[in-house]
Amino acid sequence: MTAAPVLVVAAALVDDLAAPSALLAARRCTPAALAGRWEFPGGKVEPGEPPRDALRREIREELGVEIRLGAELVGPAEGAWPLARPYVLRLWLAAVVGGTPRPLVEHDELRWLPAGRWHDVPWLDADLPILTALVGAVVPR
Ligand SMILES: Nc1nc2c([nH]c(=O)n2[C@H]2C[C@H](O)[C@@H](COP(=O)(O)OP(=O)(O)OP(=O)(O)O)O2)c(=O)[nH]1
Repeated sequence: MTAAPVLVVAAALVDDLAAPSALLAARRCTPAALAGRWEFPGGKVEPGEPPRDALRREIREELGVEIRLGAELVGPAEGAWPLARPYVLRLWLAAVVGGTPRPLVEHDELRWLPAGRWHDVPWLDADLPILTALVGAVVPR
């Protein structure tokens, strides 16, 4: 039997929602199997919690900032992006509206990747197709 999907929500934090240039990547320090790989900050949705509320909560907990959500990057699996089972990811563009992001939990480094350099860190494997779709969706060519 296949386990039910577990929804993870994450933010593609950009410097400017109207004209994204820099993207914030977060380096995981836990668990050991994922340590050193980079990801979109976010986390699991709690039972009964609206996904957008979960995302604002996770970003507050992980980075200590308030965000404004932009468009969702809709994935191929009922709107979500497949991760390692049982996880699936929904991703929204977002901008910081209060505070300065800091790696408070789960991450040991944050980096603003400039335009054209969004692939320059070792992302989690499952994030690579998502990142490619994101580049195609938001970066002017
Ligand atoms: N946040 C996040 N998780 C991702 C990404 N890509 C990816 O494969 N994952 C995986 C890593 C984890 O195995 C899984 C769940 O994410 P998480 O560990 O951030 O969830 P969480 O903050 O709620 O974790 P916890 O408090 O329960 O420990 O999703 C991504 O870009 N962002």
